Amino acid sequence: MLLGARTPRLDLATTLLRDYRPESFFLSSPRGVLLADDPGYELASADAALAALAVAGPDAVLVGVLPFDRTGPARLGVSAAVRRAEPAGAAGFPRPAALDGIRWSRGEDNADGYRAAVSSALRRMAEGELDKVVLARSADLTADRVIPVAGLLAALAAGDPYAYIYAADLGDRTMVGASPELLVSQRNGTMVANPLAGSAPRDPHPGRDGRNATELLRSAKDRREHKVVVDAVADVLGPLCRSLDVPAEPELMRTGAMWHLSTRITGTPRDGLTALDLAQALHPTPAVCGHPTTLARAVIGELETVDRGFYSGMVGWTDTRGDGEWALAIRCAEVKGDALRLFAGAGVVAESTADGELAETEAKFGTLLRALGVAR
Ligand SMILES: C=C(O[C@H]1C=CC=C(C(=O)O)[C@@H]1O)C(=O)O
Repeated sequence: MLLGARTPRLDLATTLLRDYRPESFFLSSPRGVLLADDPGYELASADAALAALAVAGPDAVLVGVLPFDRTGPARLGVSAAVRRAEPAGAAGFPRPAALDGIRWSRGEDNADGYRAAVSSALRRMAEGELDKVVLARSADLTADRVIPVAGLLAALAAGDPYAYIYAADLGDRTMVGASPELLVSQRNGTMVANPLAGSAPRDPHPGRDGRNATELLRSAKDRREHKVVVDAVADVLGPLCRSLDVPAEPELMRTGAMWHLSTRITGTPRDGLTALDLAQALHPTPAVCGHPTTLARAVIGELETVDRGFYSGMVGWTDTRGDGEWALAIRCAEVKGDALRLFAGAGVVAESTADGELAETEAKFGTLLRALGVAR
């Protein structure tokens, strides 16, 4: 399935990856690859970007990233210079050599502060009201040279060809990631949302890996954490769709580093809604924030020591027909010169432990660490 129907010519996925430049926007999804050579990123809100798209030519595409904080400035652009390709598929992207030989040192990683924040959140939960809150942390790495962003993007693409692999220019730094989570997509009148929540690490040993997966599928804690997200997503989408199908049971989904509980919700959106409208209505879901949303956001503001910025926001595109894809901007890093900041969060529910959620964030860092060659 292609990203859009108007494309006059298709490039190869590997060509688009090779043509990525620091000023570009790149997104590879299971449905196709998109490269906007230089989208400008001058539009700071979804409304401004949708207004610009409405008066642009038929081939224009709105691309970019929106931050976790809905009131913060976005990095969006509308561009007609967008190239697309079929998904790289099972053949995948070739593993680049660009990161070979780099030596990394790990700096501040907020581990103690993170444990303390989870413990405080658990006390708040015991007092009632708060069902779930996603708490995030960051970890800093320094390379012995300027980090080749295109090489990192290529390594992420080679590691997880079915993920949402993205790179966006944030001005003084670049955001790069491999997200497993589709917030929402719309194509030819069909909407798909694929909330994830509930996680276990992958294990290089096949027996242990299988056990991690089965235990996750059976875990009452993870199923509850997952259901909070599915219910919230279905509540938002219900009034926006003419029909909505919400499977009763979650499935397993895997990335190179993690197992997740996954529910694929499909529907027919009401007329006139763009993919970005749907994404805006959903954001922030309890996969990155919590439940109840307003309380969870306040607890995040109070307890988190990390400035989320664009981490746990959304990344994607929307075209002039309203079709598009928006993924959660997770499993990512911000890169500036020789410095790289990793971000990861984990859903805290009453059954959580501080050590357990810390370990989960560490496992989630694994997506980037594996691409960098720092972890298996
Ligand atoms: C917030 C993140 O993951 C979310 C997506 C999948 C599973 C999650 C979890 O089990 O906590 C999180 O909700 C992250 O990777 O930083």
